[in-house]
Order: sequence, then structure tokens, then C-alpha cells
Amino acid sequence: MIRIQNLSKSYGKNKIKALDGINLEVKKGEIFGFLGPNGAGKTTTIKLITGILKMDEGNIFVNGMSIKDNPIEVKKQIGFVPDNPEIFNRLTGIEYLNFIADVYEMGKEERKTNILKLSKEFEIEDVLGESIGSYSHGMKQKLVLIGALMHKPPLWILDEPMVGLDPKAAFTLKNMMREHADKGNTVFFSTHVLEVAEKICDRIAIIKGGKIITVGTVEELKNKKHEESLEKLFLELIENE
Ligand SMILES: Nc1ncnc2c1ncn2[C@@H]1O[C@H](COP(=O)(O)OP(=O)(O)OP(=O)(O)O)[C@@H](O)[C@H]1O
Repeated sequence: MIRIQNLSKSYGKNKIKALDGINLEVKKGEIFGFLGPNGAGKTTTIKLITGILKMDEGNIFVNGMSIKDNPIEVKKQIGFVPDNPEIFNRLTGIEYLNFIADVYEMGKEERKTNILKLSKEFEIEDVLGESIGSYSHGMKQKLVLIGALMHKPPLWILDEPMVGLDPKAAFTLKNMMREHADKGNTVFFSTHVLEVAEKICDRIAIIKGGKIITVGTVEELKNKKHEESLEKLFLELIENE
């Protein structure tokens, strides 16, 4: 579903390398966790897959299409939730969702059905008429999730999606991620919450200093290093690799 080849990205005049030639393959049907310490390059990778940033070198293919050659087609495949849900505060929730639905050219019935279903699941159907500026962080996060998922994209890319969600909403989202992957779709998400990654990911990658230091199932990686938990494995790899 996602193929990343020799991807590099530097920022600023000093050309600080945020990503240094990473390679990664994420398959259909998997929940893939992208882990790493602060500043490792997770958000940069996500911004390159979603076409928000331009890569310096390498290429990214989504469903066989290069993001360089088919940026619009690739974006149609993706539902993206950024790490910060700061969105149009002056719009109401429903105005925001209708705007997103327009961008994705969704029909009247389709948008109505999908918005109703998702807003009920995340329990914000009663506040969609109110301005986003009045929402809590968690409510904004739920609204962004609904906006990203309502056009039913096969590939979900979620940057720290659990931050700000209460336990019930986080549980709902985790179940939705599993269901989505089980239907043959793909979920790629970054997180610092290792317990969540350990529980729900089919495979993980750990990135540090712009380089992927390991990829595999949680069990494979734990066995390789004889560690009992993902937390211990993560700390060992971050210290020593
Ligand atoms: N706009 C920018 N200008 C300059 N440097 C940047 C910019 N954005 C990111 N960086 C640098 O690129 C590197 C990778 O950052 P990135 O945000 O991708 O990390 P991350 O793994 O998502 O971190 P976190 O867990 O803290 O969100 C860091 O050294 C960061 O300081």
C-alpha cells in the first residue's frame, strides 16, 4: 500500500537532515505503528507521504502510484489526521465537515450518512452546529478524525491520533482502526504510547535520527533482543543503536 524508497529530507539553510534515506513497505490489511523519540522524523515522513512537504530525494508510492507523478490521485486514497487539530475556529463543526466533503466531491446522501454515523460513534453529533472555537481539544480531534475518514479512504495516516481523546473515544478509534485494516485497508500511525502500539499494531518501525533502526512484528522484535515488553525494547534500541 505504501512503498517508501531512499527518502531524504533536509530543513532550512543549514540543511539539517530530518530523514536520511529511509526505505519502508506497509502492506494492505495492516495496522502499522511508526515509533521514535522526539525529533526522530515521524511527522516529516507523514508530511511527505501526504504531499504536504516535498522530498529532496527518493520516492513514495501509494497503491502503486508515485506521489510525485500523481499527487491528486494519491491524496484521494488518504485520510490524514495531523498531530495538531487546529482548524478553522470560526466555522461550525458541520460547516467544516461540509467543506471537507465538497473538497472530496462527496454527494449529499453519502456525506449525510457518513457524518451521522461517525459523529454518533465519536459522540459529537449534538455539537456539530456550534463553532469550532468553542470546542475542547478532544472535540476538535474527533472532528478532524471525522473529516479525514468520512470519504472512506483506503489508507489512514494518523499522526499521534490518541492525543486528547478520552478513553472511550480512544477505544472507539482503536476498534475502527482494526476493522479498517481487517477489511484489507491500511492504517499507518505514529505514537509515543507504546502500550497502544504493542496491543494493536501488526508491525512497527522505529525511527531515530532520520533513519529506520528496526522493522517487524512486536513479537519478532522482542524475541530478537530478548526483551519482555515493547517499552524495554524501545528504550534499549534508542540508547544503543
Ligand atoms: N520546519 C522545520 N524547520 C527546521 N527543522 C525542522 C522543521 N520541522 C522539523 N524539523 C526538524 O526535523 C527533525 C525531525 O522532526 P519531526 O517533526 O519529523 O520529528 P518527530 O519524530 O515527528 O518528533 P515528535 O515526536 O517530537 O513530534 C527534527 O530535528 C526537527 O527539529
